[in-house]
Amino acid sequence: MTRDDVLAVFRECGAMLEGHFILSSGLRSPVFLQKAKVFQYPAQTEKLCKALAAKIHADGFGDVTKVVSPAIGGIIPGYETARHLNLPALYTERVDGKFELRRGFEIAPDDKVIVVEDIVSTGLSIRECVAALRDIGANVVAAACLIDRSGGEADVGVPLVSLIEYKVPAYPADQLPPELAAIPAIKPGSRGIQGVK
Ligand SMILES: O=P(O)(O)OC[C@H]1O[C@H](OP(=O)(O)OP(=O)(O)O)[C@H](O)[C@@H]1O
Ligand SMILES: O=C(O)c1cc(=O)[nH]c(=O)[nH]1
Ligand SMILES: [Mg+2]
Repeated sequence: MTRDDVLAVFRECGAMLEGHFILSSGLRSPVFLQKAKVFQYPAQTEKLCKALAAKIHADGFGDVTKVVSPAIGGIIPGYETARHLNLPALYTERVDGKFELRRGFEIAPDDKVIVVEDIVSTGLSIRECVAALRDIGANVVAAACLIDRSGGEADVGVPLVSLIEYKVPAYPADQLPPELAAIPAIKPGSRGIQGVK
């Protein structure tokens, strides 16, 4: 898939949002890629993740043995990419804000893990996921995402395979351009929202 093909899928699914968004990192942006609107369509998700799996092979990580994704956004693309790599798909989820591998998922010392994420902005979520996996002894060799909106600038601590790069502006909350400050901010993602008690 070309860069234009990938962006066209996001546009056609209504996933390219404009407004004032609070990102997972706390940064603010006039653009939000609402991947969930793409992932509601299995055929579109398959196309993107099949292409990502091919890129993971092409970039030299075809010998990975497990896919792990940071919940919630990473779960569907992680599963679908794993399907095309013929690998198990696991995920980490936040417990009191910190990623943990739960649900009986196991990673062996000889497993080579790739973290598959939906969108990268600052790379913070991948770094947190990698740290949680390394804490339990996992060998994380790479990460992958559908869209890297840092345009290749984010450092996730391991090599990053992105299906495409798409640079989008993001600002600290106290440095907003006036046109953004004029719009009420919304936070679409799951980091920091209250869970079930
Ligand atoms: O590179 P970063 O700066 O970490 O930003 C990208 C992260 O933000 C989103 O997750 P979010 O925490 O908003 O929740 P979600 O997974 O439920 O969408 C997205 O799924 C990535 O995990
Ligand atoms: O940085 C984020 O939180 C983020 C940006 C984006 O465009 N899409 C998304 O799901 N998360
Ligand atoms: Mg996420």
